[in-house]
Amino acid sequence: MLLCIDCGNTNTVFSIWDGARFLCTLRTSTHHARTADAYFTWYSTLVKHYGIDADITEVIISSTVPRVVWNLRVFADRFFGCRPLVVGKPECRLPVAPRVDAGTTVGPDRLVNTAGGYDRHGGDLVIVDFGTATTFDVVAVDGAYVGGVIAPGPNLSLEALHMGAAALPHVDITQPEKVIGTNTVGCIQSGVFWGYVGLIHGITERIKAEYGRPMKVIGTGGLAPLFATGEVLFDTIEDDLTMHGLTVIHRYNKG
Ligand SMILES: Nc1ncnc2c1ncn2[C@@H]1O[C@H](COP(=O)(O)OP(=O)(O)OP(=O)(O)O)[C@@H](O)[C@H]1O
Ligand SMILES: CC(C)(CO)[C@@H](O)C(=O)NCCC(=O)O
Ligand SMILES: [K+]
Repeated sequence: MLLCIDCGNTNTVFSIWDGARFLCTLRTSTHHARTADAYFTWYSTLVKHYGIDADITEVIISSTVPRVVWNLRVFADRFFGCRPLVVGKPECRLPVAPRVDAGTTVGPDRLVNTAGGYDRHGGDLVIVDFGTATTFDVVAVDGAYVGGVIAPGPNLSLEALHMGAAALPHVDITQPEKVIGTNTVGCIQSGVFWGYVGLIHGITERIKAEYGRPMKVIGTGGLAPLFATGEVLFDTIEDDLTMHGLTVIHRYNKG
């Protein structure tokens, strides 16, 4: 079985792929100092809790945090006796090479989303991923990542307001009833929620106009469903797109 690992700047997600479906999805916060032994203690406890009988023989990793990769390599080697595929490393081939400025490194999560989106939908896509950052990935007709947009994520924006303004509390994101807030929390929620609705709508429309062909818009990441209410911003929402992309890249490399 294949263990897929997606390390974001905030959260790290493990998912076990049995060749047909994901048996479970485990989530922890991302910490570069977490050791291979600590990963295994956490992993084996949860796998046992869910009653999963998983014989992991292969591991694939996508990490936006370079420093965590070393401990995850030790984890794969020590507990599963395998050398993981690491997206973005030269030995991990991509189905289609990205077309970006020379010398540019594309985030591995964006390359993985590209592969997963193209496998499911074909090309001419905008993939909007709500992680620590909100990214827009443009996938061409041949499946190449050809660029996109990086904006601060909703939670990061809320955190920045709290950190930068003495009188503003930490607020959790939610869809406010009204646009005109009548208290501080309501005003902040409105600014970030409706601000993001405008950002998603405005950027996807501008991408489509610049791209010049019909495009499908796919939402993914933890906060995508929050923005699925009301205004139609996405053609589809797929919360497992990154994990699916990892299985696609693994299959491509292993034949
Ligand atoms: N309604 C909600 N309100 C607040 N947070 C939410 C809500 N729904 C999901 N989340 C948060 O979304 C996050 C899951 O998003 P995801 O894993 O895509 O990105 P992330 O972990 O924030 O970023 P990264 O992938 O960059 O580490 C979780 O941390 C979860 O707490
Ligand atoms: C933009 C993030 C932080 C989103 O997770 C990640 O994809 C990343 O670190 N990217 C590197 C730069 C780029 O993708 O162009
Ligand atoms: K993510």
